[in-house]
Amino acid sequence: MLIIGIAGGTGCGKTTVVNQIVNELPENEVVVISQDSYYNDLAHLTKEERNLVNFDHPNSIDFDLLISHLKELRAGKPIHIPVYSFVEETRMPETILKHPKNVIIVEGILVLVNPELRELFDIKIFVHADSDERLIRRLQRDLKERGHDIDKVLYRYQTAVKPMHNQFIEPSKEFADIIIPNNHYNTVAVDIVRTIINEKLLTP
Ligand SMILES: Nc1ncnc2c1ncn2[C@@H]1O[C@H](COP(=O)(O)OP(=O)(O)O)[C@@H](O)[C@H]1O
Ligand SMILES: Nc1ccn([C@@H]2O[C@H](COP(=O)(O)O)[C@@H](O)[C@H]2O)c(=O)n1
Repeated sequence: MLIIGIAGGTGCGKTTVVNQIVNELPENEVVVISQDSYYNDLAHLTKEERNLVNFDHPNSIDFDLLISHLKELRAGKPIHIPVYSFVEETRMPETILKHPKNVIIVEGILVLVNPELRELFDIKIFVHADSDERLIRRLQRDLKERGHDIDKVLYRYQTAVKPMHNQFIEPSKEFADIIIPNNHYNTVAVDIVRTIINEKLLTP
């Protein structure tokens, strides 16, 4: 089994890179886990209280559950991944069943920050895009897909996203084995990662 961690600031293109990698691989060989699924369950807070949470701080993620799930998969056991709603800003009652596969990809802004999680990765990747590029992409995505308005996106960017990026995410780049520049679509880097995975899949 090969476990790959893919980190990088919000909007850098982690999900896009993962999809590009996975699209060309056999479906039954890869399982993708998003750190976003592991935001803490905030069902006990009101919507107004959830609005004040710093979703870019490592404490906002249930790393214990994510780590235990990875260990379960590594032991050949299935897991039930939580479902997170960005609109409700909490966990939903349902879960998604995932079975272990030869390749496991874990993506999220903070996956190289937590030392215990980092230890589980065979390959650590950091996707880089400049902060202005990331902010533009984030704005477009949050307005379209996450039900936020422009004032909320910009307020959160200034008060949580940017300071947490500088304090935690950018410094975690030093743990990466591979850094993918992604100001523009980077098919060469995606091909390289895919080649590494294919080699692993061919090795008994
Ligand atoms: N290299 C790129 N050039 C332009 N737009 C991109 C690029 N990579 C991703 N995007 C777009 O930016 C937005 C955020 O990308 P996404 O992959 O969701 O980032 P992340 O998962 O890191 O937050 C999406 O709308 C995506 O289509
Ligand atoms: N309720 C929430 C929870 C998280 N976020 C933001 O998501 C970002 C991480 O996801 P990416 O897909 O962009 O990597 C993170 O920066 C949080 O601020 C949110 O907006 N609402």
